[in-house]
Amino acid sequence: MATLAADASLRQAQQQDTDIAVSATGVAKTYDSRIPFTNSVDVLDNATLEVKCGEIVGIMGENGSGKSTLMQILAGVLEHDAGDVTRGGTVGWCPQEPRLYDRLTVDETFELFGRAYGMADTEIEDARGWLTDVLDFEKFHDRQIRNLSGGNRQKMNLSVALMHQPDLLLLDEPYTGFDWETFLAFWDLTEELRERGVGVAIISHIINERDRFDVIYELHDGHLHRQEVGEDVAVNPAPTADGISCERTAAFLDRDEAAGAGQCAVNTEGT
Ligand SMILES: Nc1ncnc2c1ncn2[C@@H]1O[C@H](COP(=O)(O)OP(=O)(O)OP(=O)(O)O)[C@@H](O)[C@H]1O
Repeated sequence: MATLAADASLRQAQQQDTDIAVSATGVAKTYDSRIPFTNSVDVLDNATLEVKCGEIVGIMGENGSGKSTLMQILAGVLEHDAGDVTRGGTVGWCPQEPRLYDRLTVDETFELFGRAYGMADTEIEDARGWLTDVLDFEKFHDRQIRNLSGGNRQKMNLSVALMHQPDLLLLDEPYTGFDWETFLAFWDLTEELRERGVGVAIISHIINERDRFDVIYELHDGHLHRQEVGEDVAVNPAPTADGISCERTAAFLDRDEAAGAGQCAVNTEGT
């Protein structure tokens, strides 16, 4: 009987583990100054956050509060000084600054990143067709990145983060330069990914979007303050409502490392 109870509790614990796309506990980060007589920058102090599979989480906070730093740590591309970060599967990360290759065309960019992710040719082609259709930039397929408009470059950047269908999506102000139709298409796509079990974290400055999130973390003085959406909590400090304008790009983690940790159940049917 005791064994059955222990088995049940183990199964429950394992079930709970597989629900987590990423968790961060007690994370601290200071940028040390390499220049004499200049100060180091304390950014994160005991920051704790959780993104479940099938959840859309917003990360807000004033300029310079440390949102991009936190997201880089969650993505695994920046070292942290203290605390733990656990990822439940593969990661797609859209950093704030563009990291694409200007001389490659859209098609070549899909091919380059697809191969880096270890995707088969047919998977790359399917992803290219899916994302250029949903984000409406298929007619630029043979245009070099440097000759794309800012909004279309942003679509490419977002596509690179999405194309390998990661279990966790980390988006740092992902809709820079999007027109209204693309902005709505972005949110339709995000909802679709949520339904498939992807955990999504989005850095956003747009206060009107708050209802689109399941949970919002407000970053202030290095700490994360969690708010369930619907809670009547004053936002402190007030986010800057800078409209639909931001920046973003795409990169990828070491696929083997991320794939080895894969646990989220992602339904990829129909893509
Ligand atoms: N590589 C670095 N070296 C030193 N300081 C840095 C570095 N990167 C960021 N910082 C500093 O860390 C703090 C947090 O920066 P971060 O980019 O994470 O903020 P943010 O909340 O994303 O800002 P924004 O809303 O303007 O994009 C800022 O004071 C910034 O100047």
